[in-house]
This record gives sequence, C-alpha cells and structure tokens, in this order.
Amino acid sequence: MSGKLVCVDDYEKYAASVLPKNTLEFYKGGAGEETTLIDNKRAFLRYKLRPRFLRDVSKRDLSTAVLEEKISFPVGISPVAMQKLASPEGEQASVRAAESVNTIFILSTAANSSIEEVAKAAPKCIKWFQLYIFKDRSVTKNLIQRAEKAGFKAIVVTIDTPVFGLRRANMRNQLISSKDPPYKNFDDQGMNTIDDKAGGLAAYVNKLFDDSLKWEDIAWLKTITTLPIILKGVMTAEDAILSVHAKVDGILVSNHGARQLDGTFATIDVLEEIVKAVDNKIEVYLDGGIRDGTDVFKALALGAKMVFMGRPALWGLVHDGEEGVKKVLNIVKHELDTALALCGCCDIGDIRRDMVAKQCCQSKL
Ligand SMILES: Cc1cc2nc3c(=O)[nH]c(=O)nc-3n(C[C@H](O)[C@H](O)[C@H](O)COP(=O)(O)O)c2cc1C
Ligand SMILES: CCCCCCC(=O)C(=O)O
Repeated sequence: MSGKLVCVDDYEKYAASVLPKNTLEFYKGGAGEETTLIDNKRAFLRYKLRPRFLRDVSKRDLSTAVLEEKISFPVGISPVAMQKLASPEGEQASVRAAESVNTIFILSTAANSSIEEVAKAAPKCIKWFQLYIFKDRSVTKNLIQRAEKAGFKAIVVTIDTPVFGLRRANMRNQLISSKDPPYKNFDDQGMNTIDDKAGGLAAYVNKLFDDSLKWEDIAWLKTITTLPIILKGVMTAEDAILSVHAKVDGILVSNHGARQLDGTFATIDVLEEIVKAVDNKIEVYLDGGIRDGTDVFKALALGAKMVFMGRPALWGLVHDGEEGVKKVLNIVKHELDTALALCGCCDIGDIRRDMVAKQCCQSKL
C-alpha cells in the first residue's frame, strides 16, 4: 500500500494485504452470517453528534480515572488471543505500546506471551488479566495467582464463551494450529495440544472451558482473589443487574467482537439500557466496533467510562509491532481530541448525553 496510513481502516487494509489467509480470517471474522460483525461498526453511524461552539476549548484534557487508576485517554486494548501471528513480539509489543500512551492493556488467557513476560515487558502499564474459566479449576486458580503476583490490577472474566462461536471461515479452513506459536499461559499444564482432525480450535476450546458456569462461580472467584473483578460479555440490563448483585467491580459491554453469537444487537445499541440498569453502582466499559475517535465520544456520551479496541490494535501490530499499535492508539486519541473540541468540551467530564442523538428510521443503515 502506498501513502500515509491515517486512520484505523488504513491499517486494516494494510494488514489484509500482508497476512496469510487463515490468520486474517481468524482475526477478522465473526460468527454465523456475520450480521452482528457488520452491525457493531455500522450501528455507530446511527448516532449523530450535536456539535457546540463558542465555548473556549483552548485547554483540553483527555485523561480519566478507571478503577481509581489515572489513564491518559479512555481507550484501552481488549484481550485478543494469539498475537504472535501478527508480529514476532505479539502481546509484548502491544503492552509496551499501551504503556507508552498510558492506557490499559488486557492480556488474553490464550496469549502467545506469558503473564510474566508481559509484566516484564511493560512494568508500568496498567494491566488487567482476561480469564477463561477452565473445567479444571486448579488451572484457573493458578492463572489468577500468577496474574496477582505479576502485578496485574484486575481480573476480566469472559462470560460469553460457555461454548465456542460458530465461525464459518475458521470451520472451512480448519483454522491454524495453535502449537506454533503456543499458548504461553497454560503450556505447562499439558494442554497445549490441538487436534486439527478432531474439530480444530472450537473442539479444543469446548473441551477446556467450563460450560457449566453460573453466577455462584463468580462468588467463588471473589473468594480466591482480592483483585477487582470485571465481567466481560454483558449484553442485557438483566445481566447487568445480576452483575451488580454479584458485587463485581465493573462490566465490559461486549459481544466478543461478534465472534460468539450472530444476531445480537451491536454493543453501542445496548449500552444505554445497561448504564441505566447499573445506575452508577459499578463502572461500565464497552468494546466492539470502535474504529474512530467519534465512536469513542459516542460511547462516552451514552455512559461508558472507557472503551477498548480489539482488532484495531492487531492491525497496528501487523504493520510495525509496538510502533504500529502506538500509532493506532494515537490516531484514535487525536480523533477523540478533535471530536471533544468540536462538541464544545474541554475534558471527558464535559461530555453530555445530549451531545449525541440517535437517528431513527434510516432504511439504508
Ligand atoms: C482475533 C481475536 C481474538 C480474541 N480473543 C479473545 C480472547 O482471548 N478473550 C476474550 O475475552 N476476547 C477475545 N476477543 C474479543 C475481544 O476481546 C473484543 O471483545 C473484540 O475484539 C472487540 O471488538 P473489535 O475487534 O471490533 O474492537 C478476541 C477478538 C479477536 C478479534
Ligand atoms: C484456548 C484457545 C482459545 C482461543 C480463544 C480466542 C477467542 O476468544 C477468540 O475470540 O478467538
């Protein structure tokens, strides 16, 4: 590709031009017909900004605090498995990028870099650990203890994966083998074997992850860690209220980047009902389809405390490792700063609900 890359879409196009087919399909794809995958992005177009002027926006500040930790702007990196397929340093490059712009990095259980390697790569970064709960609870317990010891600041429990989503591209191409590069967080547990002939990744995940999880298990988790717990995958007001009752510290509104259940609402479309249901009792974050600073602004106006991006960080990583992730984060930061100024805001606290309106009945969207 020629020319300067100036937005997330440019980085995605670059990644699509260089990645092997199977890897691209794994990173890019969603579940089923991919209607939710399209809608996660497209839904943002239905929310329109209402700019305000003549409000002196000469001094602007994008910083905010999340779980009492200060970050330089409200956009972090979602947990994404297998980042060494994007670049040799994988998660270690991504976490360094997050550290350099002072935002939150969430490490996936299914990473190609271990908890300890990531901690060492970016000791000052605010790191959260994403937890998949294994049928073998000793594996789960061990992961939490390692994350605590390595200085991670929160456990993000993914609740939307009792079974693996039906990702048709991955099913057709038999997906990539996970042995190379390996899953570094549980390779010592004798589980780093994937039998491509026996259903590939989906069958492997279904064998390992606990599909009997229920709210009582969240209570159990609270007995084995003192770290804050965030539930990732909440998509309804009902589950948001149960999350408050479960006394977790935050929820991440997410449909797993549309990789689990096709046909759900876009995350931005359920955010407001969830924010209302939670009634300021715990923090609410969002991921899914954020590609631009105006998307961030819209999510904050609808009540998210911060947002996270999954694929955009991967596209930066494919381009030039740590530098690429940093560039993607800084592009979105600059876009958010511009949106802030043009909506008449000086800081994140100035963003108001009435700065965004939902456009109804637009048949083409
Ligand atoms: C390639 C890929 C791998 C992912 N791996 C995980 C994972 O290991 N754990 C998890 O909770 N979510 C995982 N997710 C979901 C992301 O955390 C996040 O919810 C999603 O990517 C957000 O949507 P976006 O990509 O549109 O920003 C993955 C997403 C992608 C694209
Ligand atoms: C044990 C391997 C699990 C990989 C799961 C990654 C994931 O969540 C995804 O969406 O893909």
